[in-house]
Amino acid sequence: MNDIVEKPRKIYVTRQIEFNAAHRLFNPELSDEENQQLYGKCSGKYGHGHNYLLEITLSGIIDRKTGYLFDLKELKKILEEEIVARFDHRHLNHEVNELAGHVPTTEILAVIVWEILDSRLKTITKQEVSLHEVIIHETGKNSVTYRGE
Ligand SMILES: Nc1nc2c(c(=O)[nH]1)N=C([C@H](O)[C@H](O)COP(=O)(O)OP(=O)(O)OP(=O)(O)O)CN2
Ligand SMILES: [Zn+2]
Repeated sequence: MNDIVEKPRKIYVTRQIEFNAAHRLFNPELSDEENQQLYGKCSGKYGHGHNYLLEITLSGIIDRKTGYLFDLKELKKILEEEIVARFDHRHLNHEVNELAGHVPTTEILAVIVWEILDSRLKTITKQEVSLHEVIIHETGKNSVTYRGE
């Protein structure tokens, strides 16, 4: 039985969060016609909205004392502070500093979410835990995965 926590085992925990946001796929370095050709209806002048669903996965070794890799209540709090507070009910082209100068595609969003969470987790002294994966579902059919590479 003790073998369960005595042997260092790599394990993964995942927490989902949601936020709603508006965006417009538009590259200001291109003409209106080029944007229309590239992004179609997603480049519409007034933007459109999504209910984003994120899956954030941490990896590391189970703590012998707690039996946790990382307390999911604590992860929930971090995600509310770092992600929901920053992105929920925002217009991604205009209201999020980290996205300034970028076309707010799901790929760009996934990398920015990674950078934000990776920095925050590095302030926590539990070195056995690291960010493993960020998945963002932009629609029920479209999703992007980033693993920090
Ligand atoms: N590689 C990417 N392609 C697209 C992205 C993206 O972020 N990365 N984003 C979009 C748009 O944001 C768009 O709003 C997605 O819309 P759409 O493809 O129409 O979404 P659905 O899956 O819900 O559409 P169906 O019409 O039901 O297929 C576009 N491309
Ligand atoms: Zn969109």
